[in-house]
Amino acid sequence: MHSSTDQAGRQAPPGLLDTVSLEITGKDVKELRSAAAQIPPGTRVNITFLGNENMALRVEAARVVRELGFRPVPHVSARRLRSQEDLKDYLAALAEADAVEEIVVIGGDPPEPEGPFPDALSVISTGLLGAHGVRHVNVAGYPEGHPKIDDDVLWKAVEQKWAALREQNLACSVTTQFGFDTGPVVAWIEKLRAREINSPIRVGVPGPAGVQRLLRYARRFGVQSSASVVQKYGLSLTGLLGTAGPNRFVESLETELDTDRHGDVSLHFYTFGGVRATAEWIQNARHE
Ligand SMILES: NC(=O)C1=CN([C@@H]2O[C@H](COP(=O)(O)OP(=O)(O)OC[C@H]3O[C@@H](n4cnc5c(N)ncnc54)[C@H](O)[C@@H]3O)[C@@H](O)[C@H]2O)C=CC1
Ligand SMILES: Nc1nc(=O)c2c([nH]1)NC[C@@H]1CN(c3ccc(C(=O)N[C@@H](CCC(=O)O)C(=O)O)cc3)CN21
Repeated sequence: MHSSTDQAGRQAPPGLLDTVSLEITGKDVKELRSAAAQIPPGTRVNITFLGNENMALRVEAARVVRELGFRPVPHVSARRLRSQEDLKDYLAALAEADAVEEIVVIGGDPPEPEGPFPDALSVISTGLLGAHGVRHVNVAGYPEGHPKIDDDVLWKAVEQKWAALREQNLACSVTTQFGFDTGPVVAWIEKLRAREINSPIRVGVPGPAGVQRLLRYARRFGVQSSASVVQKYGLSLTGLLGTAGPNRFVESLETELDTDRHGDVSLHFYTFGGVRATAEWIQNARHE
């Protein structure tokens, strides 16, 4: 899977697999440590903001990610913050752990906000991010839409977040929800570019994992997993005990993307409890 010019003279993206990012939860740090030698130094490692993990665990995970020579990208979930103090304390603790330079700001799943921040924009608009040393903010993208949020609301939110970050001189990237089908991803990238949002895009993809686990997460997050989609991906519904990696997804994306039209696009791996398996999959895919 190397970048090359194909017969049509189309420039495939240089190394969709060259600079990938990973996503872990606070609990995955132990496995990250033991798999560290298989992950290139400087790799971005996102730390998901789960409802069942606390601030201390997230901050400690970010600290370890930095210690291991990677770039921590901690998540801030707007709707899970109880107060402005909560946000300040979290940012200050991340700064202390040398883990505040790049973050993700996300709305979050609680149906009602647990504090004063209903969405990512309200966190960005506090001005607290830059003041605590944040330089780069990732926002979410949904190539297949979101089960609870209308498409026009999502697009407006991306535009507003992008504009607010520019105004504050903060760099912006867009990280997408994982999926099994490249069709909606490419179409969505084209819509984003048509809005003249030229930020780097990290396309979310699951690391190799058991079929049942992947389908469970897909259902939980409203990700398309129809029979035809999962078949194309290489998931066998009859072999529920099997494991599936994103081989075909990545190959399709490499064929369908064109740097001139689609800009800076890389891959973001949701490891779903399989940090080592994901690191090994990436290593192997790079050498194919
Ligand atoms: N892609 C990912 O990896 C993750 C996604 N999420 C999802 O983030 C969603 C939205 O976050 P962003 O894209 O950052 O949007 P956002 O924070 O920019 O908000 C966009 C619009 O959607 C509304 N909204 C946000 N969360 C909502 C919710 N849970 N229920 C109903 N309306 C909501 C907001 O009020 C706003 O109008 C959350 O609902 C959650 O499903 C959460 C964690 C990780
Ligand atoms: N709408 C939405 N909300 C999210 O919270 C979310 C997404 N989308 N998209 C994908 C990311 C990645 N997410 C996750 C969520 C849970 C684990 C996880 O490891 N959870 C369990 C592990 C065991 C299990 O699944 O049985 C845990 O220990 O909490 C990993 C990534 C959450 N994320």
